[in-house]
Amino acid sequence: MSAGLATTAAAPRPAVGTDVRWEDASFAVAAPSGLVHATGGTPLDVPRGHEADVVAAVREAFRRNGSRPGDGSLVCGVVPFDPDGTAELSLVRDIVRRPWAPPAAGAGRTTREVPDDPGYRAAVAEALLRIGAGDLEKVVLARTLDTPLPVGSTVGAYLDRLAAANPHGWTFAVRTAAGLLTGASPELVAAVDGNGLVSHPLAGSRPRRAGETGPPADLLSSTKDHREHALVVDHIAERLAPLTHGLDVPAAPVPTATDTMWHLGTRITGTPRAGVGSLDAALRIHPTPAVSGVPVEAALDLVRTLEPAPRGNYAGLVGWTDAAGHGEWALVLRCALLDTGSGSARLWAGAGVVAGSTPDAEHAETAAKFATALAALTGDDRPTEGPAQ
Ligand SMILES: C=C(O[C@@H]1C=C(C(=O)O)C=C[C@H]1O)C(=O)O
Repeated sequence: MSAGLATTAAAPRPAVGTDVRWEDASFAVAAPSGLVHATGGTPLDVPRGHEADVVAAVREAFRRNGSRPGDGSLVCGVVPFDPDGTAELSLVRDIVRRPWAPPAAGAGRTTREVPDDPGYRAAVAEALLRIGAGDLEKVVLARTLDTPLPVGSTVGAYLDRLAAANPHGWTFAVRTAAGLLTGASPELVAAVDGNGLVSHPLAGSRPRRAGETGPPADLLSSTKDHREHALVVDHIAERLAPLTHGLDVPAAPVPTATDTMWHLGTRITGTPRAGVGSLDAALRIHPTPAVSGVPVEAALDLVRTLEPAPRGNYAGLVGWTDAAGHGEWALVLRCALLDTGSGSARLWAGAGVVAGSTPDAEHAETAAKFATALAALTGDDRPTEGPAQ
């Protein structure tokens, strides 16, 4: 038997509630809008790439199943970062949906992981040269951190801690080909319900210091971060305009907090045109410049060149849609891919590089972003690295 969260003898606590457990889910998202917990499901045969084909595959799955809006069936899963990749989506019928409130956070033990990654700083420096040469305006560069799973805890307890520390986000656990993909995303790419469409991009960030209740003044006054943010909002507004009526794009961002970060955020709303569902909108935007860059194609090329390995589902989409198109798709961020066989977790974190960025600040930003999953894995109440002292 290997060490790790899923293999300990500790009795699993009820995780997302007394009726369902994280451990039993093929897909689960706990968010302010409620809990979606599914077991089992039929994988969709989704063609690689091409947003229209993905949407068609989802429609076909609903059609074959005889699904009707309101009958409770959902398609859920993940869409990878790379537009040429293959989405892992399933039609699920065994679903629990209900309101959800985060469990109380528990105390735990402390461990520390500090990656020494001069290579990341070098990649940021290379990206700055490319930006300076006029090849592109922004690129988001990510790095990974492998850490052993702590012994003596359970997947359910970890996800409870993650959800408790991130009550305003989307805490997810999805069984994928590569392992159990978990995380607490702060970023909504697209949601559609009876009230309309919402997209809430985040870009321009600072680590959040322990106990800090208001955003740092240097984020609010940073022209670099506001420019970085505007690049994302402009792109999303342009992509959503043909899909919506009356798109409302606030002129200025509002600071948004996670457990470890401050972000500039803009809540974009509109009324979807007939036939436009949450997945149509999310795929039209994906991969947003919040996780790729501007122009998107140039940024994707640079990401493929400068990052050592493909991102897989990191910076992809996680979410669900019903047959009417109502659903929510968040970015796969602040995530950990659990390999309970080897007893290890892989974490990803990235940061947007624009003119004026520095390798040190971007490295510190990624360290702070790792802290969301690390703190929940190790049971720390507060992250042990990242936010400046
Ligand atoms: C890329 C990540 O986060 C994204 C990048 C941000 C930024 O560069 O300011 C902010 C939020 C996310 O859109 C990540 O968490 O790994």
